[in-house]
Amino acid sequence: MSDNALLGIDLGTSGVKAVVLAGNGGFLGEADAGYPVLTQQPGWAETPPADWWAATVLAVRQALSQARAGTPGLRIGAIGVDGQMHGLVLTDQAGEPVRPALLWADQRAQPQARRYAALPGPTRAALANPISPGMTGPLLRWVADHEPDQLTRARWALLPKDWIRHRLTGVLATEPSDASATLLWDVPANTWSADVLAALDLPAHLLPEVLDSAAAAGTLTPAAADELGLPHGIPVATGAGDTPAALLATGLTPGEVQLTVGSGAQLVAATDTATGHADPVVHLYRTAASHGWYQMGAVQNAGLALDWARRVLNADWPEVYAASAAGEPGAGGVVFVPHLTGERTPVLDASATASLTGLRLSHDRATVLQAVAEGVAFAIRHAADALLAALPGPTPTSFRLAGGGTRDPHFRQLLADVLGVPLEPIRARSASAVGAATLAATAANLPTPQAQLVREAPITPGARSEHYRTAFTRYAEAVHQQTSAREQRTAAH
Ligand SMILES: Nc1ncnc2c1ncn2[C@@H]1O[C@H](COP(=O)(O)OP(=O)(O)O)[C@@H](O)[C@H]1O
Ligand SMILES: O=C(CO)[C@@H](O)[C@H](O)COP(=O)(O)O
Repeated sequence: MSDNALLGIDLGTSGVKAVVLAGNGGFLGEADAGYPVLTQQPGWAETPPADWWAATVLAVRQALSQARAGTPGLRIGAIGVDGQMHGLVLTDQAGEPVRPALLWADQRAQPQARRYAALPGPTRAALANPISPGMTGPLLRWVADHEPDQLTRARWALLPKDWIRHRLTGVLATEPSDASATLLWDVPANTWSADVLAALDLPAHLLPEVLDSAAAAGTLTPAAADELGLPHGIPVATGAGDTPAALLATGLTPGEVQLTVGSGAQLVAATDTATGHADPVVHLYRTAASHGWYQMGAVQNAGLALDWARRVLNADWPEVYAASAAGEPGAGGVVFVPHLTGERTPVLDASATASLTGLRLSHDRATVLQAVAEGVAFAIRHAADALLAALPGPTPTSFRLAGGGTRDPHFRQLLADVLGVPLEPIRARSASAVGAATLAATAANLPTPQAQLVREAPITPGARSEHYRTAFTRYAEAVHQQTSAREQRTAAH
């Protein structure tokens, strides 16, 4: 018999992860279920929310059955949800999607993102973030420009995890950690930006009420309870974005850096202050705690690029990861720049594209796979350098490591070698799901689970590290050349 276990649901870009935690923080069940990111047209990235829900039901049922097998009489005391950030889920009055969800990796809203350049200085500074087309604001403007009928049908503009929580509770709401990442939010003032909504001519009534991340937003409806195999009436927390949920789980404090690798990768440092900046290189978002913010370098193409290579080269995951350690560092001079969905930190250009250069007749499939794995690690290093340059105080001497993209030992070692710092992996399928369970506990007035997030032995940079330095320089030069070529083409038009 277990009193008040907690269910955490993490809605990732490639799949949903469900975790059942005992009141003492022990893991009772963990499961995941995937769905595709659809690219109907070049630059588009969508998922029908119905796919998210179907996967949520599968993952939750599987995690519960695992937990029940080990803990007869299991009782879930509260539920929390977190999810991929940014993006846009447009729904009708009843919360039914009027079109597939547009995701953070979507590049179509570049003209709409450029409209942010015309914002008055103080309004732009209050956004405190780089402008990227996969954020909710530019995407909403794109729908207004290209699908006005859908906008007319829409009653709510939601974030991904807020749609899932609505399916659980019927409650339409959001919270600051996700709302701050929409480009519709005044970060220092901690509220929706009426100025941005007015300047972009966006309907403010589409935005939901903002609750605290750890507030009890509602309770599990009978319909959702039936589908999940749970009793109805269980309290459900408002939730958080996936990155802030992971920070909550690991308790990152100022001075520390955490690297999470999933479809994208995030390098994150906590901060106690939020200062508006009109032209920042790194992101600044609200945490899911009652105070605080975090700075973030965001890599669009991490697991997303590895998965792309896996599919087009018909490889399996062990083969992709083994390739990262197979040849001499530098993949025989082959350089893969993974900007398949444009790139955020430090390139900040959604029109950037991927490239594979330096190929010779002697190179084979394994060389290409190695170059892809290295290219992703170099993109993470590129973002890490930008984040570290923006941080006050001394450079951290190690990074924490989390995310489904860090489970392979070869790839972990490649990351440590390329980053040149020890990495401390957290042993959990999803730190974000643990963060969601932590919010659930607070929402239901249950003790915070001291989740047994075991830190594994640090992975230290090895003998190959020195060689990757040269290869990274070649990578950064390739990115620089591509950026210059794009700028010249733009200037010529
Ligand atoms: N079977 C597997 N073995 C090893 N790594 C995998 C496997 N499946 C997926 N991955 C890696 O994990 C990433 C997904 O991690 P995850 O944290 O679940 O991401 P997300 O939250 O974006 O859904 C994939 O992009 C890939 O890099
Ligand atoms: O892009 C960001 C943060 O800016 C991520 O939070 C995305 O939401 C993707 O998360 P994963 O699905 O890769 O975990």
